[in-house]
Amino acid sequence: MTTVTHRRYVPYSHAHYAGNLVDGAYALGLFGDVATEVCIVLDGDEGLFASYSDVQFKAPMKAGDVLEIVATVTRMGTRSRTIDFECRVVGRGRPDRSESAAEMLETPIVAVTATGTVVVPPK
Ligand SMILES: C/C=C/C(=O)SCCNC(=O)CCNC(=O)[C@H](O)C(C)(C)COP(=O)(O)OP(=O)(O)OC[C@H]1O[C@@H](n2cnc3c(N)ncnc32)[C@H](O)[C@@H]1OP(=O)(O)O
Repeated sequence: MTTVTHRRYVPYSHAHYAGNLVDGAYALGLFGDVATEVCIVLDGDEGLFASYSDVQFKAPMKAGDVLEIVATVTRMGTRSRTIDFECRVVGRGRPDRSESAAEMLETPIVAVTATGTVVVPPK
């Protein structure tokens, strides 16, 4: 089973809503980037995202978060690859301590999950 993991800091300039929340589509952009690496690893091509069959927003993501984005290939078709995605918050700011205080979380917070399909060119 192929798994690719990215880590990303959420800049404060990417905050969109009250409480420094980012928009839900932010996670889809991150899933596209990790899916691109999956396609490069498996097929030597960046591939194209064809569809999402499920997207679940389970907890907010905020500016200052450190995110871990995991893509796991669950099915290999002829040209299609089905992928399960999970975006977890693994670090977060602690503005209650000081403006720049932050910590890595003992238990990651699962923020967004999805299932999607990418398509690669014929061999
Ligand atoms: C890695 C991330 C990249 C991005 O984010 S790129 C930006 C967003 N994506 C795009 O702009 C893509 C736009 N869409 C397209 O260009 C085309 O649309 C596709 C290339 C995705 C597919 O078109 P075609 O190559 O003509 O597809 P087919 O020959 O009919 O099928 C080939 C395989 O792809 C599966 N498939 C096609 N469409 C979908 C779909 N919408 N959802 C799930 N699977 C799909 C089929 O079943 C089959 O699979 P089987 O080769 O394994 O038998």
